[in-house]
Amino acid sequence: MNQNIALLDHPLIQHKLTLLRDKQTGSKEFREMVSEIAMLMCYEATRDLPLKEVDIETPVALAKAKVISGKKLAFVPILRAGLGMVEGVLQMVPAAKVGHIGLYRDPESLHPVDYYVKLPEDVREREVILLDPMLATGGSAVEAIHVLKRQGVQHIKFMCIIAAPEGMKTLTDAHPDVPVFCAALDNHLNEHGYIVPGLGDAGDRLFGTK
Ligand SMILES: O=P(O)(O)OC[C@H]1O[C@H](OP(=O)(O)OP(=O)(O)O)[C@H](O)[C@@H]1O
Ligand SMILES: O=c1cc[nH]c(=O)[nH]1
Ligand SMILES: [Mg+2]
Repeated sequence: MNQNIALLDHPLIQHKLTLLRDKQTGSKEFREMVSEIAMLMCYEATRDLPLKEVDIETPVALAKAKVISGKKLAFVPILRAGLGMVEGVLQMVPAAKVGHIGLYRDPESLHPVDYYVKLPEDVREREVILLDPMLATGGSAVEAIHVLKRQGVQHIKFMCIIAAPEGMKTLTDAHPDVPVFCAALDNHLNEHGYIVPGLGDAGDRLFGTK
């Protein structure tokens, strides 16, 4: 597999993903699982954050200890479904800022349509982790990364829960500098652009809109 792609198939993630995929799982549990998976994935996606040494005093002795240094983080969910991942990642990095990119996929052309962008003012000085549970054709992720790059963001990671091989190729061809973290690489896209086996429409299942 491309060295820029990390498949995060930890047993806890796989177990929760099975619950997500199950069509019997209702919105409440679906939301909880998306959030918990995002939290576990965030642990891996932030593994390379730089550390620096500081001097502290424990109740017992002076000590040298490590804190995160360097670039600060921003999480940017792609609306709507990416919103489901925000709570989980913020549990890992509560000080991160959160931007939003609104895109929906036109059901006929499957092309992404932009409708909202609001990013932290200092976003170009931050590392951005872009969040969307589904990478299908790749159109939405490719477009969202263009939006971030046009704002001057230089360090971007993309985190999704399920990817289709077609979308993974499109994304890594268009943005080879962006590391991708996913929990599962599924089989293919069907004629409607849905991931097979996938989990259906992530936004609708999160928000109960269908
Ligand atoms: O890789 P792609 O082919 O672009 O498809 C993936 C996109 O489709 C879904 O969003 P959708 O358009 O359903 O919008 P929603 O999140 O508002 O439901 C999903 O959350 C991704 O953003
Ligand atoms: O399978 C898919 C494809 C795109 N968007 C979804 O929510 N699910
Ligand atoms: Mg949707």
